Parts: sequence; C-alpha cells; structure tokens
Amino acid sequence: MDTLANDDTWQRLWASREAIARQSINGLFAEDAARFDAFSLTAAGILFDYSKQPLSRATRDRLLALARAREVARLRDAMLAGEPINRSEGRAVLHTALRVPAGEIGWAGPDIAREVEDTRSRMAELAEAIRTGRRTGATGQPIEHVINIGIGGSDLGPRLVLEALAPLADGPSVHFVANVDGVELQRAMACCDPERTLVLVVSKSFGTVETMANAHEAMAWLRRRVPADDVLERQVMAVTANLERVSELGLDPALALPMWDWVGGRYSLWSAVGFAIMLGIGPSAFAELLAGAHAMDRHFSEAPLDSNMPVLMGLVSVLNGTLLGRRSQAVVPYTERLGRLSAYLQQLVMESNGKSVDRDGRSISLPTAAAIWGQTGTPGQHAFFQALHQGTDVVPVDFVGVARPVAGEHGDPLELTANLFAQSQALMQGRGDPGMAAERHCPGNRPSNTLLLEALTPSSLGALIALYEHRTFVEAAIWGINAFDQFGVELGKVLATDLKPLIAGGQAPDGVDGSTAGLIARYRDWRG
Ligand SMILES: O=P(O)(O)OC[C@H]1O[C@](O)(CO)[C@@H](O)[C@@H]1O
Repeated sequence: MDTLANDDTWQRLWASREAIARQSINGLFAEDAARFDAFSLTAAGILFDYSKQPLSRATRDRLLALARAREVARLRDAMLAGEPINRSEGRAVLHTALRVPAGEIGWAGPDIAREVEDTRSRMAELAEAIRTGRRTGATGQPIEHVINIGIGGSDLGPRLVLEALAPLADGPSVHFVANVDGVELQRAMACCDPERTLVLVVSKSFGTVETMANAHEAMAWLRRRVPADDVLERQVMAVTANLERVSELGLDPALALPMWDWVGGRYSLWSAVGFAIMLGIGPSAFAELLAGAHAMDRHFSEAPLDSNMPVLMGLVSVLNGTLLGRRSQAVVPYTERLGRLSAYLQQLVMESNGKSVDRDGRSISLPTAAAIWGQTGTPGQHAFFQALHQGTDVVPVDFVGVARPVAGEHGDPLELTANLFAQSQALMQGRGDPGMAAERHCPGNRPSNTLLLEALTPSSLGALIALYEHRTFVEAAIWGINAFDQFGVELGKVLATDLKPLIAGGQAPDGVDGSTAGLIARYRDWRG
C-alpha cells in the first residue's frame, strides 16, 4: 500500500468519507452565520471562496492535519530553496526564482538570482529595441509580427497570457504555432509580411519534432521571401535550455535566449519562454505579471497552512478527487479573456500529477489528478451545465470571475456576474419543491470554488497562474508524487518515430498490432 493510504490522518478522513459525501452544504451555512468569512480568504488580489464545499470546520482540521503529516511545508521550502526535488531527473524546481523582483536575492540564493536577472535584462533590452524599431528585420523594416513556434509549455502559457491581456497589447502582433498539421503556420504566414516578421523558436529541449518541423518551414518561408542573406540571423531567435542544438537549425547560439533545466516546460512562461509576452505587452507589464506571481509565492511560502490559499485549494481538490472519487473538475472563467485557462491547466495539472507511482517508485492505490476541462461562462452554461446540475457525476467547479471590467470593453458586467454567482448558488441549493416532476428536480449539494479577481491585470493574472501552480504542488505533496517529470509523454513520441517509415513506406507493416496495421493500410489506401 502506498504511503498516503497508510497515513493515519488519511485513514481518519477515509473513515468519515460517507458522512462528508452526505454533508449538506446548505446545512453548513444554516449552522454557521460566519461561514463565508471562515471559508474564504484574499491574497495577491484574489478572493478564494471555498465555502460551497462539503467542509465542516472539523473536516478542514482533518485535511490540515493531513497536510502536516504529508510535510507540505517542508517540501514547499525544499522546492523554494532549490533542492533537487525532481529526483527522477536530478533537478531543482525553481520557477519561483524567475519571479523574484530585480535587486532581491530570493529563496534560491545569489547565483540563481544573478542568472535570472541577467537574462531578464537581456530580454528587456532586446524587446525594447524591437518594439521601438531600433532593431529591424534584415531589410531594415520594423518588426510588426512575431510567430511563436513552440508546443506544450513553450506555447500554452504565453498564449494564455497574451489572450488574457490583449487590451494591453502595444507591440508587434503575436501569432502562435503549436500543431504540426500546418494550419496555424499557414494562417500566420498568410497574415504576416515576411520582411516585418520575427520568428521565435521556443523549445526547452530544442528537440521536439513538431516545433522543429514548423521552424524549418517558417525559416524556408523567410529565406524564400526576404531578399537578404542574413535573414535568419536577424529574424529568427531561439529560446532554449539546450544551446548546443541551436546550431543544428542553422541559428547562432550566441543570439539565443537561455532557459534552464531547473524550469519545467509547463512552469516556464516566466522565463525567456515568455519573450513573446514581453514583445506583445512590453517589459513593464511583463514585470507586473512576475510581481503578481511573486506575491502569490510569498503568500504560499509565508502564510500559515490554515490561511494559505494554494494549500487550502489543494486540500479541497484532494477531498473531492481522491477522497470522494470525483474524477473530473471543471474550470469556468466568466470572461472570454481567460478562454485558454482550461487548456493551460490541462497541461499544468495533468502532465504534473497524472501519475500512478510516487516519488519513490511505489504504486499509488488512490486516485491522483482528476481530468480538467471547461470553457467560458456564460457559453458553457448553454453547453455542459445541464450535466453539472443534473448529471449522475458530481463535478466540482472552479468559477473564475473578474470584478472590474476591462476599460474600453463593452458587454454587460452585471449580467455576467449575476450568472456567475447564480450558477454556484444553483449547484449548491438545487431545486426540489414538493410535487415537482422528477425531470425538473436538481439534487443540489454540488461543490464549487469561486475565485474572484479584483481586475484582470498582469499582476492578478500572474497571481492566478501561480496559485494553480502551487495548488498542483500541494496535491502532489499529499499524493507523494514528483510533479516535475513527464515520462508518460515519451512513449507516444518514440512510437511515432518508429511508425513514420512504416506509414510512408511501400512494404507491409510487419511487427505492429492488428489495429495499427489496419489503420496504416486504410490510410495508405485513402491517401493514394
Ligand atoms: O519545450 P519543449 O522541449 O519543446 O517541450 C514541449 C513540451 O513537450 C513536453 O515535453 C511533453 O508534452 C512538455 O512537457 C513540454 O512543455
């Protein structure tokens, strides 16, 4: 049995599992007039309301005892200090060091602080030179477009941030290309003037096949369309932790922006991986993004466990997902600006914690990361909310709202906010008047969190993302997981490499399973 299932504090929670599942959330409010105050807190510009969870004060105490027993605080401090907590890869995990303000040393010490600051200054200088037109393309034209080629962590974070903060965009337009199917790249190339375009090739490993294929394609386009011998030198930049491989693409490693092996891909938007963000909204807005994340880091590091937002959020998630077996979680932001949030969180949460062995290689018998999904409200209300209210599965929801609308954006904030609050209310209260037809009955007692941002600013967005990063860390600590490797992704990559010659070749695909052989045969047939 794994260490969590064996833990006394877990076993006590397990013993009260049925009672917690039956716990009436409405009843908890009826008993405790101060429930909202006792089950909500504010940090770094975010209000976290977890009062609509099946949590009595006693259950919360038991969860906090679990956090202590699983040494969440010690593991957090080890991460912040740069201990090699990613044991399977022998690496430190220091995305928090990327957010330490300029001039401060931070938890990880002066060497790391210096490296981070040097790179940040280089990014800012370069970004300003490009944004002001001092640094031009190879034919002297200003850079008006950026094509960011990367996938996973080298795409999702910068994409989320630039979509969320689009009203602040005052630099070149940024186009994101992740998929190797060619659609995004074609679309980007169709609307960019090649003489005014900078291509960023963003890859921690600089070996990801999709990214390299798209980079080759984009570089060929620049070579074809820009009449200058030094076009690649002037208009293609690499961002990577693997500087040696940069020259394989014909680029100068000296012009590359570095990242480090102590930053995981899905935790990397704060590094040079976020260069597109800096180009799009400028170095000072980027600095505000980092400052918001740093404010959440400080809160995570300093607040006692019982008033620590990521800790409480992680415990609530473990309660729902592991104790009560609710195997998916919906994330519903009430602003189109955060439309990319659930996609971003899918990688953050599921690539980090979608694992079934602990950090010592023992198998875990209890359920770990739940599936994350969602879309924006109110459109989501007219799609999947029916199942949230009346379906057979209980799906905990994170509602994300913004109090102050973005200046200059129209829409009806009152309508939006009324819908946001009404949905969590309806999920909790349900509806069951006597004599009501069964199909109209809503069982209620369905849990949700609400995260309310005062405004959607670089700072609050940074804090929101850092909150989810730390929530993911807390859950990993409870389960005993190393959240910072991703070996599961490797197998598919290896098999794709093996299959390519079989799919392309004329010979019968020997040595593969029947389904794959059948698919290859039909593909070849239809492809002609
Ligand atoms: O930045 P790279 O090395 O190209 O990797 C891209 C992504 O691929 C993965 O390794 C696997 O999906 C992610 O962890 C990573 O963010």
